[in-house]
Amino acid sequence: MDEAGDSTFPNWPELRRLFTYDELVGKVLQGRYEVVRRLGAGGMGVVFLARHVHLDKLFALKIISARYLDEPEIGRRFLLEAQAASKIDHPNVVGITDFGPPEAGPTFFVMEFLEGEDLARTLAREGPLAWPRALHIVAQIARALAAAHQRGVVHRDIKPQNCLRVDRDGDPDFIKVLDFGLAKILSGTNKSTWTVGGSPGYIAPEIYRGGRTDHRVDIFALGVVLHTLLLGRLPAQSPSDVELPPRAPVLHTTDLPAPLRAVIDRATAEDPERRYPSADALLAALAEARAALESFSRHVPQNMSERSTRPVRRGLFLAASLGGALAVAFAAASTREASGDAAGPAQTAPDPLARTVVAADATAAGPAAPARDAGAGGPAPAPAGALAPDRAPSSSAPTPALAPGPRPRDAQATIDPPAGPEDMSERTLPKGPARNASAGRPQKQLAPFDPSAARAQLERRAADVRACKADSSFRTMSATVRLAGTVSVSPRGKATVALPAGYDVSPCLERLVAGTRFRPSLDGGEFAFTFLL
Ligand SMILES: Nc1ncnc2c1ncn2[C@@H]1O[C@H](COP(=O)(O)OP(=O)(O)OP(=O)(O)O)[C@@H](O)[C@H]1O
Repeated sequence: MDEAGDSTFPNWPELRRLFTYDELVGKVLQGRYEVVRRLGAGGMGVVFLARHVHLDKLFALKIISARYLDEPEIGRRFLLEAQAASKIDHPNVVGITDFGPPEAGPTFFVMEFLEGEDLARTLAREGPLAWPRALHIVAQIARALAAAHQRGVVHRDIKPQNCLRVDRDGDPDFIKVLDFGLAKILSGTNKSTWTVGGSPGYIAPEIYRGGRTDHRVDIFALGVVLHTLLLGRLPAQSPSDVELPPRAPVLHTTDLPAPLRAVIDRATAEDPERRYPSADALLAALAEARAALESFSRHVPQNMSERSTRPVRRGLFLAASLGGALAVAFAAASTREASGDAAGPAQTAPDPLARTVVAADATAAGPAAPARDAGAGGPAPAPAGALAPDRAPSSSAPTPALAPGPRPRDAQATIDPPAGPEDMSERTLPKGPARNASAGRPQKQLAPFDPSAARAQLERRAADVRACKADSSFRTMSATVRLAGTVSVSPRGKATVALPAGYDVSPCLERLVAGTRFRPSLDGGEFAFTFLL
């Protein structure tokens, strides 16, 4: 048969021409799967509804995105990940039943067809979920992760969009987790904006750092999901703004009862060692939090967004939160005996409860970050001392730090005023008291170190920072990356910068700072600086 005319399977060249796979509708793939309609598309592929012509049963087909047709290695990894995921075999994990080998056309895999709604859509439609519902959903995802991790499969892209809600056995919130392992496929290639793999906001800090990662990246992401379900927004980063090193997303959790806050804080700890060591441990913590909250359910609003609309209940809410923390602490030491009866009215025992809250909070990650409010859609404003590239870092992120700071007070300098701060070389600088004395000229008093002038000087080198990004592993990341450092300037104006370890852009930034001549000052000093990459 003429290949081009084969109606049962469009061959490779034909698919290249098609580019969007819409022409597949009505065709039969591999003699078995009749493509019914397109269900949607994501970063890795396009999902179609298909009918198995022999079984007369519906399936979902995920076909590798046409943009990877020329990348056999990506196709191979796509298939390998799907094969690994097919072995998880858990009710909360989408079942993968078949594969389309690349030699017979574009790579695809076949999943059970799920009629439902992903959690992102549910959140968009309904807003934040009541805590019993959120815990029920997150517990199922934790079970799915526990099963996957046992088989050595790490999801790496846990987020609401990858969790489908289906109606199963009378439960309208039965969860099926999709896309195990697929995020890994593009990491290390130049094929994705997010070469680190994963989705902004849900990516664990160690993934950004480029170090070793393990199943605890999923624990982190699930903690973020719990936060998002309860409060309807991401705890920290937004898609257009990435902060390095990421700070523990503790900001909005202050709105939550202590048992929930403790779970989120520990799951999203910056240091993986401080997170729950396994999905099973997270599952146990979720059960304990539920038990604690149920003990105080008369006082704890079901939906966290109710809190702000019911100010008169705030006292009770806080008291219940404290009581919940107490119950969590007890649960760790004893068995499931923390009941509403045993716990009693929380607001009558302030001191022990307050101590317990400290203990519960001690499980949280690192020091509390200063208040930021980067909601799911809105980047945080640039901090003072942020060095922005020439272009705006994102459409909506204001970068006031780009405005030049105050000029140094030249009148107080002991040296002849240089042409400009960057032009000052070692030759033009005074070498020390002896040299100054031999100059025989009247010496002016050096001014104290002026951090805002030094910062402004560094801010003028935004283009150099952009060049550093272009030469680093962040080069394909369209989001603005904020890398926080501390610049130390000697009295003679020589500077060094301390940056968090592990970023390949750091040596370039260090050279940039070392190559900037700051104004000499009486004492030298240091200032915090955020490079906007
Ligand atoms: N097994 C399935 N049954 C029914 N619908 C599915 C199934 N798998 C995926 N879908 C739907 O197909 C669409 C595309 O899914 P896909 O996983 O490719 O994209 P995504 O998760 O939104 O993006 P990304 O892969 O970039 O994270 C989504 O609407 C998803 O809900």
